[in-house]
Amino acid sequence: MGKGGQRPTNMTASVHAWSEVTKHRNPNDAWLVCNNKVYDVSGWHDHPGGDVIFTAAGDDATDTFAMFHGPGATKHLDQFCIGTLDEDSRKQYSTQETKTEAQIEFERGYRALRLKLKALGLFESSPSYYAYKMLSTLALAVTVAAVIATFSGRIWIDVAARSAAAVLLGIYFQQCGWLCHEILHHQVFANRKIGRYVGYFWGNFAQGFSVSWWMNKHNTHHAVPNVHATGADAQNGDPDIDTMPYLAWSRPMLRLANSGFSKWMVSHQHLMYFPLLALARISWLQQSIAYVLNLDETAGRAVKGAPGELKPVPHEKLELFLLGLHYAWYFALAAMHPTFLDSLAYVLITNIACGLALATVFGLGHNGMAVYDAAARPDFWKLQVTTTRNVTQDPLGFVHWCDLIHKLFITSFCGGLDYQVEHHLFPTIPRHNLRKVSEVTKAFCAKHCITYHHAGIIEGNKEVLDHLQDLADEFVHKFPAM
Ligand code: HEM
Repeated sequence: MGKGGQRPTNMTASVHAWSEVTKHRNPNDAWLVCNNKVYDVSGWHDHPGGDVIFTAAGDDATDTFAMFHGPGATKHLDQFCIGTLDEDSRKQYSTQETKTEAQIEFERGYRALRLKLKALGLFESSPSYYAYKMLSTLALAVTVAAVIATFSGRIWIDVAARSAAAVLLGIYFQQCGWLCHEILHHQVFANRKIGRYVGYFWGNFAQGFSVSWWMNKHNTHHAVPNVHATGADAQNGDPDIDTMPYLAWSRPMLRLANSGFSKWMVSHQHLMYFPLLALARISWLQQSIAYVLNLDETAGRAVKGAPGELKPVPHEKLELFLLGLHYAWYFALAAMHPTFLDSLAYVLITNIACGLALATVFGLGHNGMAVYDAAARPDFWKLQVTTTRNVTQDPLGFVHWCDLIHKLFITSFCGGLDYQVEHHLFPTIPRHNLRKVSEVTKAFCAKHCITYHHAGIIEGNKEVLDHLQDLADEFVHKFPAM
């Protein structure tokens, strides 16, 4: 068992064939490869990063390991080592898992590119950039509070000003989301502990999400973007495409539309996409609360593959306290409205504005791109690039204004996720450096004939809706009664 420390030392001398490694692919029997060494992490639910580790079971985790860990993590590897990988066995293994020369070349190049970007200082964050981002984001909240306090009457100008303030609060929540995202990817603070606590401020207090719930979900998404789990009890699927019974992103997902409600939703999914995005924040808040209060075993605390076992919430009391403070200030602003209906409108508008602003960007990043089955997913690099879309043009197509618009609007609105490909390949690179990284990445992908997809905001959303409609049409064709 891979709980660390109790393994006979001679096991590190064993040589394992690739075909053997791929057999150990579930949480209770999990082997993985890092830099040609084989590790047995079976049942290691105490892994500090959580059960995301099992997404790599039976696979090569070299690049995933490099992507997630700080320099201190390598010293923990030895206790799990059970031998080395027979490299030739991987080349000879004649299924889709065989690595071609081109793949090996790309992998080498990707690792060299990572070192080159490090040497260029592109992993370093700019304190002044993030100080500006944090202060300007807080200024949005202060402006909202001032507007609500000033325009407190019932005449049309008061109603219009408060509605605009509610939309602005939604955008403030979106901006907090981006900051929290960057902080928890360790783009901002080199010290991960400090980053975690600052993350609680922006996630729990400022925005209303549980940071631990979000990290579980988001790290898994990064490990296996647009990947279906191999089974209901597996720990190897992307939670971000786990959208049934509402939306199906692939043919296998269509088969999960069993109830009358789900069949209706899926057959109209291209029409329901934006209305569902509008409700996304409400769903995230509900899942966050269910997670920290332990109300729902499926809200990120249950260990798939080990039913019944619930993992503790890290810093549970702090999470609860900061969430309580969040709702206190949020509802204090609601109470400043003249009538109950005005307060209700404020709650609805802020949530809808934030849901649309955040989820549209998430959707642009991956929806409508390649979707893989966990058992047949490609290598790290191909998985990350082919499941991801960049937003690289301005919405109106004024190419000459592209640079300016990008700086002023798109990169702020998308929180740097307009460079989603670069973010997925190098998640710890700060937002302000992604533009430089994109030049190199684009050339690198072209050299290795890898599709590097980008589209404008409107074009990208059209791709998402077309993809949903194609699947809906296919579904209706099979079940004409829908
Ligand atoms: C034997 C293999 C592994 C060992 C010994 C290990 C060890 C650790 C340690 C010590 C940490 C905390 C320190 C740090 O963040 O650097 C950590 C965090 C983490 N690990 Fe692993 N890990 C392994 C494999 C994996 C794999 C395969 C994945 C992903 C598929 C993964 C994902 C993570 C994540 C997401 C974190 C949290 C990073 C954060 O705080 O943002 N680990 N791991």
